[in-house]
Amino acid sequence: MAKAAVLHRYGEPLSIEELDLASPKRGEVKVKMKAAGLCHSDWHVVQGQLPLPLPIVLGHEGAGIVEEVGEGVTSVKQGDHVVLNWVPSCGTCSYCRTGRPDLCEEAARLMATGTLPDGTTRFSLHGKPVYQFLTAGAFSEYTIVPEQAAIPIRRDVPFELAALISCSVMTGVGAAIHTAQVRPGSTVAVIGAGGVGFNIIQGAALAGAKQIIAVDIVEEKLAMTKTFGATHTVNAREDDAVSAVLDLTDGIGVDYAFEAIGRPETMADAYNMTRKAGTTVIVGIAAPHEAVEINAFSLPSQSKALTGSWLGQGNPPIDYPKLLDLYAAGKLKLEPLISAVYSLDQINDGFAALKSGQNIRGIIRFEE
Ligand SMILES: NC(=O)c1ccc[n+]([C@@H]2O[C@H](COP(=O)([O-])OP(=O)(O)OC[C@H]3O[C@@H](n4cnc5c(N)ncnc54)[C@H](O)[C@@H]3O)[C@@H](O)[C@H]2O)c1
Ligand SMILES: [Zn+2]
Ligand SMILES: [Zn+2]
Repeated sequence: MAKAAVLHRYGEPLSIEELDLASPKRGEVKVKMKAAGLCHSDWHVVQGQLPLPLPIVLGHEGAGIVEEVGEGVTSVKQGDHVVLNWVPSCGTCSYCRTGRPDLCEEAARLMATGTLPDGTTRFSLHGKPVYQFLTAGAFSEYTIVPEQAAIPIRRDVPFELAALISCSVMTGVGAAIHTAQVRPGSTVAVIGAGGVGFNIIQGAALAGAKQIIAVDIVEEKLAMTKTFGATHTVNAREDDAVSAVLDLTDGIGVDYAFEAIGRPETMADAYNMTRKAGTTVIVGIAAPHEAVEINAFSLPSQSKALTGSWLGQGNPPIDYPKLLDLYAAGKLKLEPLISAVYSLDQINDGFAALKSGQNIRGIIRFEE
C-alpha cells in the first residue's frame, strides 16, 4: 500500500488515497519518497492542458531512498539516496545514440502512456490501474520507477534540496548553460520567475552574464531574483515587458531571452526582446493545440535562433551529481528556492499557492 495524491478528473482537486503497490519487476526500483516539489508541469496536467490517461499519480520532481530493487538492477541498491529522473532514457534510440538523451523517444512514449516501459503501472485502486506521471508518480509515499529514473546521489544533501535538482534546477540551469550556452559578459532576460525561472537566472549568473533582467508579475519574487543574480527586474503588470527590456539594452534587445511560464504571448515576447542573431529559448510548456505568433519577415532579416529546451538538455546520471556538487561548493543556491513546505495531505493548498504565483517552489515533505 502507498498513500498517494491522485488526479481522477481534470480541474478537480487531487484526492489522497491508499493505493495498492505491486513489487518492483525486473529493471525496476522501489523508492521511499522523502520530498517532492510542486512543478507547474503537474499543474498543467491538473488543468487538462497536458492530456494524459487518468487516474494518475502526479509529481516528477522528487528524492528518496531506495527501498527495494528488482532483478537485474545494477546502478542502485537498497539504502541509496536517489533523485528521480523524469526522462528515463533508453540508451538505444537515435537521440540517445547521438548524445541527446533529453529527447529520448522511449521516454517521450512513456510520458504519453503514463506507464512503465512494459506498458503497465505498479499503482492500482480497486484492481484498476492508476497511471504514473513521467514514470515518477512522486506524490506518493512509495513509487516504483525504471532503474534509469533513480539516479544515485551524495548522501549529505537534505532530500528537499536534492528533490529540486530533479526538475527545476536541471531545467533552469541547463537551459542557460547547455541550450543557450550563455557566454560571459552577455545580456539575458528571463520571463517568468518561478521555480524554473529562478534557476535560469542563477544558471546565467554562473555562466558570467553581465546583465540579467527578470520579468514577472509578483513583486516579492522579483525582489528575490536579485539575490540569484538578476541585475534588473520588470513587473509585467505595470510595464510592457518587451519595451522595458529594449529600454534596458539601448534599444537592441538581449543576447538570450528565455520564456519560463508556458504562454504563447510571452513566448512571442521572448522572441521580440531578443537582439538580432541572439537566441530565444522556450522552456515553458503550452497546451499542444496552441501556436505562437512571430513576424515572418523577422525570421530571416533578424536571424535569431529560436529553440526549445527540455529538462535543460541534461543527462541526469551525469548532471544531477554535478549540480549537487556545485551546491556543495557554494555555487548554486537551493535553500531559498523553497518558499513553503507541505505535507502530502496539504497538496491542494500547495497547488493553490502555485496557481497564485506566491511560491518560488513549494515542496511536499513525506512523513517518517
Ligand atoms: N521544458 C522543460 O523541460 C520544463 C521543465 C519544467 C517545467 N517546465 C515548464 O516551465 C514553466 C514554468 O514552470 P515553473 O514550475 O517554474 O512555474 P511557476 O508557476 O513556478 O512559475 C511561473 C511564473 O510565471 C509568472 N507569470 C505568470 N504569468 C505571467 C505573465 N503574464 N508575465 C510574467 N510572469 C508571469 C508567475 O508569477 C510565476 O512566477 C511551466 O510551463 C512548466 O510546465 C518546462
Ligand atoms: Zn517539472
Ligand atoms: Zn532513447
